[in-house]
Amino acid sequence: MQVVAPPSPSDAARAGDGLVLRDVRIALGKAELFRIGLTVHPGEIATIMGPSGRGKSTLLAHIAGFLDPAFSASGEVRLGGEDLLALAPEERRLGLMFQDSLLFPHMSVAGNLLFALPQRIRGRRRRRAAVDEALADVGLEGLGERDPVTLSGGQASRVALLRTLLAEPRALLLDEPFSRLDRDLRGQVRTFVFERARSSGLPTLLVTHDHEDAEAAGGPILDLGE
Ligand SMILES: Nc1ncnc2c1ncn2[C@@H]1O[C@H](COP(=O)(O)OP(=O)(O)OP(=O)(O)O)[C@@H](O)[C@H]1O
Repeated sequence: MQVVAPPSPSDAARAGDGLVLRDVRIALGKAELFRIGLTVHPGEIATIMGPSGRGKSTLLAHIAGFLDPAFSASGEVRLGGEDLLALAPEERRLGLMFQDSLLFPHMSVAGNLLFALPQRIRGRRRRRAAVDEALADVGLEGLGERDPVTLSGGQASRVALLRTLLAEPRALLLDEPFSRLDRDLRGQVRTFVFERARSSGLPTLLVTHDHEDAEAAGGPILDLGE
């Protein structure tokens, strides 16, 4: 397993349109949780590993802009050469996926996806056609009217990823997205999510404690250790 050293300034410059973490330090009170550097190139899936409580989710929360005030953070996070931390959280345009699919239960599957679709796609019919096409594209043709609670775990994961991608994010942050799935399904959904993440051409940061996830991701692995 490869453990990644902090990127050098030249690495950061080359990864102009990737996600670059430089000397990111997160502390809880006076205790430092970790200090890391990592470059995630477009179309690459980098993995942050470590046991429960090590601070993996906290790192994603920091990047996305919802770090709990109990923590403090320093260092640089750049996306496409831009200082991400200087942007308001809602301007960062990051696609998040968690271990729960977190689909809105009061909306149909199509409603969840329409909500994510950018406003520049106009017209009710055109918007609905875009959603139906996206569903068909992931093998969920005709499920638009379904209530999300009636979906299987694997179907819900696909819809959650679709929703994330339809919003046209600039990077993907995946926090243990397969951990609620049983073993057989886990492999299938993992293949599906990783293929989509790579073909989207976005830099993807995956948080997991599962070695198989990390190996399958195929990108750099940063192990936060014990
Ligand atoms: N609001 C908070 N105040 C104080 N401590 C917190 C708070 N939120 C989280 N922690 C602690 O910070 C540490 C990091 O939590 P975090 O959820 O990032 O870990 P993790 O590596 O993602 O773990 P898991 O795999 O279980 O999700 C944990 O020890 C957790 O108990």
